[in-house]
Amino acid sequence: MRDGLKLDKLTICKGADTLVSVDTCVAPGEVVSIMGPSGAGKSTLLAAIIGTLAEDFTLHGRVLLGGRDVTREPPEGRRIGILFQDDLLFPHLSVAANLAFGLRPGADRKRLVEEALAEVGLEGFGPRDPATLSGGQKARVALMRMLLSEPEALLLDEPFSRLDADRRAQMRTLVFGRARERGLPVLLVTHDAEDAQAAGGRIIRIG
Ligand SMILES: Nc1ncnc2c1ncn2[C@@H]1O[C@H](COP(=O)(O)OP(=O)(O)OP(=O)(O)O)[C@@H](O)[C@H]1O
Repeated sequence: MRDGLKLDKLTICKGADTLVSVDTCVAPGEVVSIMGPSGAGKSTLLAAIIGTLAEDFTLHGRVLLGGRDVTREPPEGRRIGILFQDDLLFPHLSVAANLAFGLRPGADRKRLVEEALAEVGLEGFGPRDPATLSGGQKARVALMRMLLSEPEALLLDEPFSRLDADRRAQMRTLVFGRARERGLPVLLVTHDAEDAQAAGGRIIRIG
């Protein structure tokens, strides 16, 4: 994607108060960290970008994805992947069915699911019930599910914070590497200076 993710004077207000105002462009393959105190509006900013902002807020400015204005598009029309700290897998679906959930129609489901599992060291886990996975394993499946949906940008809301140091480093390498390979712009909300440093790029401080 050539133009990346542009937040054009994107401003979120609650009544007369401005909660967050950001004016920036995240280039394809670039990871920009968002840091700020609790309650500063980091998660609310991500909600505005994916189109799920609560009605208590008003939004000004624009979100442009690959040069396309998506500000008023419904969330499913935006093709933005998001990963949360406590991302839940669908409990009634197997690991493989969770991974296949976001695949485009006509995709080679079996091959893509197997490749995704192999990529995160979970070969043979396809038939498993997600409840039988560790936290780190669930996080890897959630990450691959997001990537398989072929998003045009990634938003990560503290996705590594429940993982131990080794897993955290592995997940960062995987997700940042994928983003670079595919030229995806990434916004990473984190409280952790190490995450921001590993992202190697700019930090936007809010609040
Ligand atoms: N649906 C909502 N309706 C009204 N106010 C909300 C809503 N969601 C969040 N808020 C308020 O908006 C502010 C920003 O919340 P947000 O969750 O974006 O902060 P944050 O920076 O992500 O915090 P944390 O680091 O603790 O996750 C807070 O004051 C919060 O109480």
